Amino acid sequence: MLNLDLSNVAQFLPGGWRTGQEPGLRKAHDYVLGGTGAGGEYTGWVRLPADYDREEFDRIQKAAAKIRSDSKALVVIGIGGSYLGARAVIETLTSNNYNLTHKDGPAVYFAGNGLSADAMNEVIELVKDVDFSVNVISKSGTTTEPAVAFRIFKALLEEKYGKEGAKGRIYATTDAKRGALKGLADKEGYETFVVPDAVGGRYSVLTAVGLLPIAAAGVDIDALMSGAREEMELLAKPGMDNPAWQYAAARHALYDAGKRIEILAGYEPSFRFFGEWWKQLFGESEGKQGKGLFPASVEFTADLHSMGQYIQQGERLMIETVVRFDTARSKITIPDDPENVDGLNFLSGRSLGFVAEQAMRGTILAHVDGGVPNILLTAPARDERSLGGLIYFFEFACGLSGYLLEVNPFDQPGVEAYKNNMYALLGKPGYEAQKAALEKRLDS
Ligand SMILES: O=P(O)(O)OC[C@H]1O[C@](O)(CO)[C@@H](O)[C@@H]1O
Repeated sequence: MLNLDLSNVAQFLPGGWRTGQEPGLRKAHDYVLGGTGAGGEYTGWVRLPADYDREEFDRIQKAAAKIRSDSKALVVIGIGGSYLGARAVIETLTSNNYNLTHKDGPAVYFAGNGLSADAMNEVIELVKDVDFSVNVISKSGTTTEPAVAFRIFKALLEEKYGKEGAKGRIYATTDAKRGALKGLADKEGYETFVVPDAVGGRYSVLTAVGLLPIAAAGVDIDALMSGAREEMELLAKPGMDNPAWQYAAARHALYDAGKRIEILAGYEPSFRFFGEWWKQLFGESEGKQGKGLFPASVEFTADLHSMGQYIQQGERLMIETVVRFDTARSKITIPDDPENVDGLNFLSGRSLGFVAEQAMRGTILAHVDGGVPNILLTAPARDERSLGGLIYFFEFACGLSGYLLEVNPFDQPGVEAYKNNMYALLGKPGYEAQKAALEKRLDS
């Protein structure tokens, strides 16, 4: 079970900050659970850890087993919510060096999450001479980055295995009925998995979107779902002792008190992509109508030697949320050195974990002294259950937070602005007038 420690928040807030938020939270809780608030048609993730499609879950396990047996590499094509969750879970539970350290099963490469030719060519080089499969993931089926990448990797597979052979190596995760990718998958006969209508991209990691690549990397998705389910049951109970209520209340009260940035900090390098997932979750959910805490993430202690300076003494705009894993997976003991030239013998025989724990405790107090409120979230271990719980905790708290902020936590209309300009500049049919207007501005 997760443990939330808010003892370093109260000193930054006026008295009564918790109780003052209770009515808003009660309303937000009902909106999230009942799907009755703005964007309520996208609350399909709320009951997902209990109500998921068992038949599809079995197919995911089977497809993952097939990929593990016939592929040395899996190319996961998707952007935003269609890749960040899978990458976050795979790396957090294995290693940020997964492709170097994994023992069996495929290397996992992510493509279609940008438009860099160099990055794409690198993945092509890495997979072209080994047996590989592709999981293309796009809820809309029309997002440019993954669609372009899929054209390229589909052609590569067809060249290598022929059309028929390629077909058995392409897995498409998309809308059940609509979209260009669904049409293509049906036409070509790919195995398909569904992004449910009621689940938006950034809330989709516990659907086939995340589960297929995660299972292909050898992670126990049953345990991941169990952890999420336990958290779901816990958070369904309304009240100020609900940890998601407390987290949402704290960050909202701090926002009202003038804080503008929330930094998610972890002490495990493997946790870095969880921060990327979390940033999309909160950034797309809350950043609208001129509102919202800007979500940032850091990796400690590495970033204490870069961003640490700003956090300690820069603009007093931020709050810090630290995610800590209670038990380490492995241990390293610091050796004794009879000469003690580095003066570190006071640490001889101590574990590195002990040093890291003191670094974390000291950092929290230093940052609090520097005016940065601290929220500490402890998960039992860096394992499937804890991570399932963490994912659900943040999703639920994000839904509540969005409603406290009086925005729709489930839409992302702002993302269309860049897409429209890009389509116009690329000469997409129907965008002719916009193209001319944009080019005039760019040339002036
Ligand atoms: O799965 P899709 O439809 O390709 O979308 C990918 C991502 O793009 C966005 O829609 C933003 O454009 C995100 O919300 C989403 O996670």
